[in-house]
Amino acid sequence: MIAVDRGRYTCVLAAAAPDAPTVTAMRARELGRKSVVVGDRVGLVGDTSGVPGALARIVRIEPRRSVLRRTAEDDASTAEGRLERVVVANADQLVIVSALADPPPRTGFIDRCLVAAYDADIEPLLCLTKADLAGPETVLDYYTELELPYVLIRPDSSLDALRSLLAGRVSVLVGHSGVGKSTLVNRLVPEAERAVGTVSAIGRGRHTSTSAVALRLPAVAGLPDDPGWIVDTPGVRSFGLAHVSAESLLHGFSDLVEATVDCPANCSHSADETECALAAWVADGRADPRRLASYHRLLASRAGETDPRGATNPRDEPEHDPRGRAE
Ligand SMILES: Nc1nc2c(ncn2[C@@H]2O[C@H](COP(=O)(O)OP(=O)(O)OP(=O)(O)O)[C@@H](O)[C@H]2O)c(=O)[nH]1
Ligand SMILES: [Zn+2]
Repeated sequence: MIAVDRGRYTCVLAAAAPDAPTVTAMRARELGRKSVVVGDRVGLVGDTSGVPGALARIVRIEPRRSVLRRTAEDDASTAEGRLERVVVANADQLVIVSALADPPPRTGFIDRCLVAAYDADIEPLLCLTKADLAGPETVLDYYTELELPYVLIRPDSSLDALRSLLAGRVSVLVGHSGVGKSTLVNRLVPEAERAVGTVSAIGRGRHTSTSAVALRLPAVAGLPDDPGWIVDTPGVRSFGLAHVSAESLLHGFSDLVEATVDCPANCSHSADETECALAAWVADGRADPRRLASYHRLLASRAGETDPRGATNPRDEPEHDPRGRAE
């Protein structure tokens, strides 16, 4: 399933040619309350011809090999914090799009995405845009210990490196407003605008959609046979992490996790744990203190504390868009 708009699901048949018509479907009653999300592999019955006006029915959702989730907020004790949504099913890669300038990179946002990727069991890829405006050194320095894969994008640069990292996989793109995500999507899939327009037309004339849409990447000479798919997530500005356990949160910080073998039993690893081994780990220069500070901010945010130390870092302010819709 590649797009949904007001109860109408757009599907592509497995192994269909890239130019084959899409199939429009509705949910069958037997699905019960199970939600169908972009990326789901589904069983269809009825008219799957794809001719105008044809309507199929989704009768089955195949088991998902990965599930990318978000909550509206971080704090699970609030109603919003309990509102958990599946953003995309069966993705292989989370492409974190961040500008190097205008707007400046927000490592707090990137750290949050890394946790979401770990929780979803999908690979992260850092996509640094506007490389014509600033160098990547500061951002890359922050992630030295992680060996995070990354690509640099400038307006005139070839996208071959990115395309080869997207080939054969389903990649979800996330990023803040203004980072150049739409520009990138349009460069990767020049027909994207038209494809999205077609989908929206099914939903009675609405042309901008806030739900996720999967776009098939075009075949490019010299690259592998299957160019892959990207999933654009216009309504998802960030990931509330209320659904992520403290344990998974820590695993999003793979540069810190090793230190905690020396923590006392039941250590919460929060900033006020005096015996926590993380402080010594950072003091020994084995991880970046800014990463520990970021981890502590996320922990505090999940506990419902807006700001543990009274100092506000505008780059790492809580980021959520309550209007964002994942489905
Ligand atoms: N200098 C420079 N500007 C860029 C680059 N990519 C995009 N821009 C500009 O950045 C601005 C924002 O780009 P968009 O593609 O609209 O950003 P977006 O992330 O999709 O933001 P929304 O449309 O708000 O979701 C536009 O004015 C683009 O022309 C780049 O690589 N370098
Ligand atoms: Zn600890």
